[in-house]
Amino acid sequence: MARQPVLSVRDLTVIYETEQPVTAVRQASLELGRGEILGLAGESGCGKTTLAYAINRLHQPPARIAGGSVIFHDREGEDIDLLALKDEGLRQFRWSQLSMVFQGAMNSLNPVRTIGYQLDDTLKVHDGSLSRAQRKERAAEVLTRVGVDPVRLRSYPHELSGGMRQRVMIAMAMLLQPQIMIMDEPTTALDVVVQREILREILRLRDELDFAVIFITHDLPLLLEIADRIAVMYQGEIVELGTAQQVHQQAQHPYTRKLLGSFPSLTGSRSDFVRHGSAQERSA
Ligand SMILES: Nc1ncnc2c1ncn2[C@@H]1O[C@H](COP(=O)(O)OP(=O)(O)OP(=O)(O)O)[C@@H](O)[C@H]1O
Repeated sequence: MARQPVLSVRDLTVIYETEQPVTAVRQASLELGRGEILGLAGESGCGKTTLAYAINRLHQPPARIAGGSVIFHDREGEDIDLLALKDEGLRQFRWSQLSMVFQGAMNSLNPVRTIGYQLDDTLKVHDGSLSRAQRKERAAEVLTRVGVDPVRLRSYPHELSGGMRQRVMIAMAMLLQPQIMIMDEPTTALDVVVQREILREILRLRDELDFAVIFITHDLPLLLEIADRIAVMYQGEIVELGTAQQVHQQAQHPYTRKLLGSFPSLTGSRSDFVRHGSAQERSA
């Protein structure tokens, strides 16, 4: 891989210790490059969300990481073993280095606080050195980046549309300029036009700010458009990992071929309407 790695996941295994234990992620390995968009696809229940939570140590019992390693490679050249981080280290790491946006994340905004208050609070908790004016400026800037007018800082969540609230959550995830963003079905609850707009924005921001994205979705055609590389999960294992083009044209695993075949649209020529204008145009 030409890019410097920002995250290395090796042989990660996650088990739900229920009466009949379920190995939801089995020896998953992947490397995420700096500024790369890595798509993670696979049918419902294959382990995508479990993998995402475990990478960020957000998994809850009965889930248990039974093996493997997750290493974050800092810009400064330091390697951080995420599975060894203790509470305070983890708290500092999350949001500032690696942030997450979940499906329906828009509903996790606090209904009784303004958008401005919630952005300000996150900044205050993570960066005590900023003045009130600097925090306000940063909050306005980050909203502008995701296409929300900063006057909305004064709005309450219920005053915004679903698409706008999801943009606010993406702004929140970008607030501390993390090096990695994990997005788990971030736009599936939204209508297609809004989805496209938000995705375009994410691509543009990636080009501008060079953060890496792990983008999780069932929507393989979408990943073929936006991702640099795609990992396909099947029953807890990563069975395919390649460039979007390799996955589309030379899928190795029978499950990937089956998955591709289940999207009739893939037999037609997909236009570049999302990628259009991106610095990462697929050239080959
Ligand atoms: N709390 C839990 N207890 C026991 N098993 C669980 C729990 N949560 C998830 N699982 C199991 O782990 C496996 C992986 O689930 P996971 O939610 O990670 O899949 P997914 O690919 O993200 O699915 P979806 O696309 O529907 O979100 C599934 O077999 C699921 O039934």
